[in-house]
Amino acid sequence: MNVLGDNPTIWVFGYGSLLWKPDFRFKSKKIGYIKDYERRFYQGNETFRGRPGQPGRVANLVENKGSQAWGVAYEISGREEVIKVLRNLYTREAACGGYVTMVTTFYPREEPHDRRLTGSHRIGQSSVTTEFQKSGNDVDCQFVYRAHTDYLHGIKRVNSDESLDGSSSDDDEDDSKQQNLRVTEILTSSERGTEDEFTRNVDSKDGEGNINYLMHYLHEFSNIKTEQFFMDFENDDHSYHESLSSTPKSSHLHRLHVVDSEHRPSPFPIQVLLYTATPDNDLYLGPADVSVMARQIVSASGSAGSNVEYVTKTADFVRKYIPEDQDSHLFSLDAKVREEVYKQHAEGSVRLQLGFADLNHDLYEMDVLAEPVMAS
Ligand SMILES: N[C@@H](CCC(=O)N[C@@H](CS)C(=O)NCC(=O)O)C(=O)O
Repeated sequence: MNVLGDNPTIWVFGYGSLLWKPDFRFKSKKIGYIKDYERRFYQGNETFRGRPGQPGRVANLVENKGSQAWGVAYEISGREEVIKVLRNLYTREAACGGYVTMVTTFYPREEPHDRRLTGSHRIGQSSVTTEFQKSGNDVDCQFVYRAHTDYLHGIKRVNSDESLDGSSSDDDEDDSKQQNLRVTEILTSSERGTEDEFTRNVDSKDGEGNINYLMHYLHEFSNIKTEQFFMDFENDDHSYHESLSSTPKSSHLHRLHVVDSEHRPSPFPIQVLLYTATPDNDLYLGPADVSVMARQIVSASGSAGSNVEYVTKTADFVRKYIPEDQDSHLFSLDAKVREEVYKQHAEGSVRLQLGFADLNHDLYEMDVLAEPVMAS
């Protein structure tokens, strides 16, 4: 019996390492929350972030009526992809992590267009980061498309078929929009380039390094109700692209759907799969004083890296992408871990391999390898 159906779609909710390390392909992702749970670091781990006898602490969810746990819901679709992801997560979460599976309701965050929308979507080996910033009556919409051997064909407006070469549709109704949207410039630069070295060249293609396309265009949202932009990306080898949106007409079309906030449909709740740890599993460590937990974390590392990295990258992701998430447990633990790292570094008991000389730099960006210095 084909329980999954021919073309299933599932959504997986991540709130710990799955926030910054979803090691599976996904079609789209949404930031939002689930109700009546909160994130805690009560689950022990003796594989990825700890060792037998010296467990690290990883994220789990505890029930608390009325609270919210924020995170990211990932959309995975297609029979092959869904089976692959379920197998991957069973191994990573259940077999190695002692987690159990749960299904609950996820509430996507509303994304009004006039707020900074920052997100990186992984498309195969490329990624698109979109940022919107309202400036007065205009919205400066920036796409940064980081490509590897991809090149950009151009941007077309779906409802007016206006291509970059200025040929516009004969549909008078769109005239009001024509004046509002003007592509001011399309910039590209090599990965090694700097902002100043941007050149204007849409069809540039560099088979070697990465290419950044930075397109600035301004349009007054007040006159535009719904705008869909397709960006055609073509891989050299026509390999499969993941789509940015839910229903691509073609695997090479990526849709950014931008609507005026007054007309944006409120996002619908989604049933998500998630993995959490309950007190009845052997690895469960449960609550402890934040200093005790911090010391445990600083002294633990496993096959995936230091437990410090796990905590600080989770906190950094939440700070950067989920400002609504005021998780005092996470942030107090993150602060105590950083304090403990510096203290033990000063005492010489923890070796830090810092990516930056500047100690005030964000720990996450320092690729801290806070592993205990083995007693000589
Ligand atoms: N299920 C949580 C926690 C996931 C998690 O941390 N799982 C551990 C398994 S113990 C893991 O995969 N760690 C990989 C790593 O630490 O890099 C989430 O949604 O983020």
